[in-house]
Amino acid sequence: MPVFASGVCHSVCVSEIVAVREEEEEETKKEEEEKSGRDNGSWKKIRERQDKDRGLSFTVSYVERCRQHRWRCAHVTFTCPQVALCHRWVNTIREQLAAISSRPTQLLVYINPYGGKRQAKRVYKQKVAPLFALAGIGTHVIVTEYANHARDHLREEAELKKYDGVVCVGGDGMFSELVHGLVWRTQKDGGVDVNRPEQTLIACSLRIGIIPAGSTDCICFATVGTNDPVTSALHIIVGDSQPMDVSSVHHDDTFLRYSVSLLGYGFYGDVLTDSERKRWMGPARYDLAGLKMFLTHHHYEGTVTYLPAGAGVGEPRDASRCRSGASVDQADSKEDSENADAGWRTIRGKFLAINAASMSCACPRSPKGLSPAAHLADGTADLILVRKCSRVNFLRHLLRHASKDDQFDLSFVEVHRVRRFRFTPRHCHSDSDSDLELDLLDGKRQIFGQICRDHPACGCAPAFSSWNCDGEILPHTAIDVRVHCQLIQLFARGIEEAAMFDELAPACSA
Ligand SMILES: CCCCCCCCCCCCC/C=C/[C@@H](O)[C@H](CO)NC(=O)CCCCCCCCCCCCCCC
Ligand SMILES: Nc1ncnc2c1ncn2[C@@H]1O[C@H](COP(=O)(O)OP(=O)(O)OP(=O)(O)O)[C@@H](O)[C@H]1O
Ligand SMILES: [Ca+2]
Repeated sequence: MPVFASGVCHSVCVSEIVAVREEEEEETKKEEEEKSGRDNGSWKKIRERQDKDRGLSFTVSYVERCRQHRWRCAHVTFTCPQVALCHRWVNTIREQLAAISSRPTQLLVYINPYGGKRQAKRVYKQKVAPLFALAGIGTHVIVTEYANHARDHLREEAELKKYDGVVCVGGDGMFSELVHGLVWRTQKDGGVDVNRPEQTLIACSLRIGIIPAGSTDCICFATVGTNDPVTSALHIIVGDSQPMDVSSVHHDDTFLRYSVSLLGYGFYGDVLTDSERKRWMGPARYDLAGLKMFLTHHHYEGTVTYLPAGAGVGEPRDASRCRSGASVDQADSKEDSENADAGWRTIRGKFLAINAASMSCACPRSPKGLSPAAHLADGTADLILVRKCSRVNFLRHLLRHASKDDQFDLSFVEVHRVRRFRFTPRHCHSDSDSDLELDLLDGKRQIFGQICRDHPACGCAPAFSSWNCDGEILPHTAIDVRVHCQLIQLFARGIEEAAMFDELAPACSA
């Protein structure tokens, strides 16, 4: 839509218009304010201007790109020679916006007041609600009162038909609540038994929006390119869609949880366990727990079996990155994993960390992520095995997450692109070579684990870590994981190529 405003040419893509309004509407608001006695004396001046300009101008609010993948809502005012022309412009733009069926008009919003730096309520009220109002989006807002409030509300109560999407204001844990609520509800409605790992799950139709207000916010960062509430709100308003893989985690025939970002055993499991005791510290808890667990340097023994992803989905060490509209992130890259059962491979060993990343897990701590070439929606996860090594070598691996160097280019690290994997821990107290699979004795497992943790003098390190599943501790260590291709949809478009921003970025104020 190239039009002239004050002699300057502005080209605004209709799909990126947030709202359009006649200036007269603004003046009427002022008039109402005056009548209700809230205005303080500037009225005379406004009145004079109004008489001259009434109905002759309209303002378009639109998406403007700033640096580092940030979006801002910018405004441009156009003046028209005749009132009728002004009306036609406004009505035509409104009609075009209304015709974009992907835009939400009603949203269900959950705010976690205790996530991250505990700013979620303020962030929503000050930065997001005004934008939704400007775009004419109706909202039903629920401030959560306890953990799993949002999940249970979605499972049992929410009238989902009334909404075009659900939004969480919080971190990865809140996002996980929404995923669990929506996936559960969708499977229940479709008669799917979620306890069977082999079941094909039904994709969720409602999109999820994330307004970042947590501690890691890696799902927002890896799907938008930045953790910024205004940018995320604008992606919701323009009705973006980004499909995403979801991994289901089972223990035998019992469903445990879904994972969208990281499933981590060893280092990241221990970091999470330790950091949960330090929740009062906010996001810094992870750094302190990370340092502590780096110094502790525990390794864990076990067996990993996995089903390689096969051809057509690239490799974890490709130089390419998952970017907006990337061709690999299409449903046609799905492979029937059931036909590939013969391809299972097994690795036994002692590991500092076993990480499965269904997407890059990029976040401010590591802008390229745990697995930089992982894709959001290709039906695979990257399985990263960090074998027992010296502290110095592990530090080299960790440091590479925050530099340009390849964190996988180390002799003790291997990475495989997989569709499924299983893990079984090995008992620390078995002095024979037999693999005692501890999931048979879950109660004893926990007691032994605790003894080892509490009394390292027994000569062996703790036998078991825990799985960090998107920031939640799993109750079992023996797990069976399967990636479900594009099970959910987000209000996002993937990370746009940097060129989009570098060329266009104006001096946006923060
Ligand atoms: C020295 C710099 C090393 C930098 C290494 C940074 C690697 C960071 C990789 C982050 C990956 C995040 C994956 C996402 C997981 C989320 O589903 C989950 C829920 O939000 N977040 C975490 O579990 C939160 C996980 C947070 C983990 C933080 C680990 C910090 C390690 C610090 C090691 C310090 C060693 C210093 C030695 C002098
Ligand atoms: N009202 C509440 N009271 C207590 N806990 C809550 C409440 N609402 C949600 N939660 C829980 O708080 C946990 C953490 O929330 P959230 O993910 O928003 O922040 P975070 O853990 O700081 O960030 P991140 O997950 O990005 O690291 C979630 O597991 C969620 O289930
Ligand atoms: Ca993936």
